Amino acid sequence: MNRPLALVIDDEPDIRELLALTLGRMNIEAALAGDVAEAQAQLSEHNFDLCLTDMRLPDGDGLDLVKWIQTNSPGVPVAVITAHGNVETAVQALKLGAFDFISKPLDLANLRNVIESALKLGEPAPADDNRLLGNSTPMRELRELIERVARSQAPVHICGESGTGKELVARLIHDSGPRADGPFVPVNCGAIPADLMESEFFGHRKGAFTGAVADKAGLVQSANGGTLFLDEIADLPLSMQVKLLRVIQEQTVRPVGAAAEEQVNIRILSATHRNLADMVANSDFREDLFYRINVIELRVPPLRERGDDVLLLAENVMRRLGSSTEMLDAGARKLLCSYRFPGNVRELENMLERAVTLCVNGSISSSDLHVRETPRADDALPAANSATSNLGGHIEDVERQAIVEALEKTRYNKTAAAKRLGLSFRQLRYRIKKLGIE
Ligand SMILES: Nc1ncnc2c1ncn2[C@@H]1O[C@H](COP(=O)(O)OP(=O)(O)OP(=O)(O)O)[C@@H](O)[C@H]1O
Repeated sequence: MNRPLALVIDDEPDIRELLALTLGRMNIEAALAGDVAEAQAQLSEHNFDLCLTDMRLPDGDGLDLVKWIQTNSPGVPVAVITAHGNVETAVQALKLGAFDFISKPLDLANLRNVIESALKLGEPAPADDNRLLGNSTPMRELRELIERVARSQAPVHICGESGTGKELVARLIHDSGPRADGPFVPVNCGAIPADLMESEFFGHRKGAFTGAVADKAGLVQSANGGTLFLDEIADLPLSMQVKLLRVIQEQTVRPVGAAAEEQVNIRILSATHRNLADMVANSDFREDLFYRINVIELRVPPLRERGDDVLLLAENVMRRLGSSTEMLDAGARKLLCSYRFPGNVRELENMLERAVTLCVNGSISSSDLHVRETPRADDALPAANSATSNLGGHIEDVERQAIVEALEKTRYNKTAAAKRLGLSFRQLRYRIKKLGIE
């Protein structure tokens, strides 16, 4: 088998040497470049398995090179070498598609880990592309982002309404990245009773408390070498938030009743349907933890923003149920395309399951779908002429709709929504309360 080939870009000969030496010890061949132009020339000529680049180069910067690679050599994993403590640049590089970063001064053990992860990225991923269905622009963009963030080790926070597929996205990130062979451990933070939380997360030693009859590993330890997915992270009590922050920062855990800490190697993904930024503003969520888990944020769009994807998803659900979309008559299809789906894909699945089970003559009409709510807001605006009889009610409806829309467009960030509406934050808060908007 050929030796893997890496490209090292740094204008300092000493660092190039050191990197080449480290790679050589790992049986990886290294090509060297001193600036962006040379790097681009080499990338155009050879197929590299990995690329390590410094940030400051004589004829440009590493971020531009990361961007260039995403377009011109998209399969090549690239890691950037950043000045010590320059978190901002590192995060920018990750967002542009770098899979990881290494801080100066170079720590050789860390460097080796990064290189090993990069090489694993080249191995064929077991992920099945069809799992996150949808051809709409937001879904295509989401899939592209998943591919990019999967390569990195950075924490990703997945936000989006209930039932949009956040857990599915987390699984895809895990399956498409270098930890795919490691465990994926999903945890519903809202489902663990507060008094058991510490021992569930971190494990315990025999005799640590009544009922601890044997040593038990925690969820964090069972995710070692893989991914810990913290679903509904907003439900973590503040006391656990502090402890989790420590795990993320130090990559160590201490089981309840244990004297020593244990080292772990985990990637953290998290999700919630709530607005964490608002929770931070209200002191319900720790700001330091928020910044730690939210290095990269992925938004899973609600089903109503995915256009015709609803029919594609419906087809998939029907097939899974052993039926076909041909059962849906024209009225039912039309309703699926216009309905708001507050419960998103999960609601679609439940709705079709019920309709297939209960339908009598092999055909499903719109009334068999038992839609709970009015169609999408844009179709549901009350007609102006009907308003004359109840002007106050009409104005409230229009106001409510404008506020809900602004909130949705700003991902429920009240400050941004208020700005959009030309209201002060207080005015918006008052109106939300008055109109009973949840
Ligand atoms: N694009 C998609 N393609 C295929 N299935 C999807 C897609 N989006 C969501 N689903 C399905 O919808 C259901 C709900 O998804 P999931 O549980 O991941 O949602 P969630 O956002 O994590 O929900 P909650 O916030 O309630 O935990 C699952 O059965 C999932 O497989």
